[in-house]
Amino acid sequence: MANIVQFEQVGLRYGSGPETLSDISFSLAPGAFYFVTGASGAGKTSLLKLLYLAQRPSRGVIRLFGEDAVMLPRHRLPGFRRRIGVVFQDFRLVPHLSAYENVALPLRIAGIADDEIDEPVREMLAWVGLLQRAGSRPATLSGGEQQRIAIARAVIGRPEMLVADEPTGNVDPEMADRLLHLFVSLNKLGTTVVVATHDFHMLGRIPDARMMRIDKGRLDDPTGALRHPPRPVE
Ligand SMILES: Nc1ncnc2c1ncn2[C@@H]1O[C@H](COP(=O)(O)OP(=O)(O)OP(=O)(O)O)[C@@H](O)[C@H]1O
Repeated sequence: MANIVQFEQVGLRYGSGPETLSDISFSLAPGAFYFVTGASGAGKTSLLKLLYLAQRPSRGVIRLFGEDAVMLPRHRLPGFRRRIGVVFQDFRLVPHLSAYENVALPLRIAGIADDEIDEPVREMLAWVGLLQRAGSRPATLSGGEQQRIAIARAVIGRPEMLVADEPTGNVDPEMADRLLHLFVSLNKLGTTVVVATHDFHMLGRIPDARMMRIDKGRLDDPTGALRHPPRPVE
């Protein structure tokens, strides 16, 4: 099957500063599991932003789901974004909605009928261990709880691609394992998963995962080939 994502010589510059990402070339196979690693400030979040179309590159080619994502007309962006589940580093929950409604949001946006929403939302809340907090607003949840709601929201619509930025940064090791298991389950259903992480433990948990390591804005293998098995990050 064709690659779900292809980057060719992509560069990203914020404003008039130096390039944050340079000469990034790689492709992602559908249904595979990827880790993006690298030191703080190396450009992991920036790479993910390009992947989920929050940022346009300054140069290069990005193909997503077989189409040119750089030249994509603005009105087609929402349709593309709906195919991608995103776990943001800062969660970005909707503050005036309950945990339940935050998780339900992708289904509501997709036009799923009310009576078909309750069961999957409860199931997902139970998965992340927060069914009893269904009615709580994000501000009343801990950082780790908000992160779990953000993950539930990202996966509930079974996106074609899941992009997660440090998704276990605020939870204990037991919950991190549980969340990782959730990603693996989704991956087994066919979702391509891309996780940026510093977490060594997490890297070792998925033997089939492939790894992209960014070093100062460049993929450390200039051919863009992906490594397996993962090697430790400094
Ligand atoms: N919106 C922005 N405007 C200007 N510079 C930015 C912006 N976002 C990121 N940068 C810069 O780009 C570089 C890479 O940042 P990025 O957040 O992608 O790194 P990271 O690898 O995800 O880091 P961390 O692991 O600390 O989250 C940093 O030098 C950062 O200061």
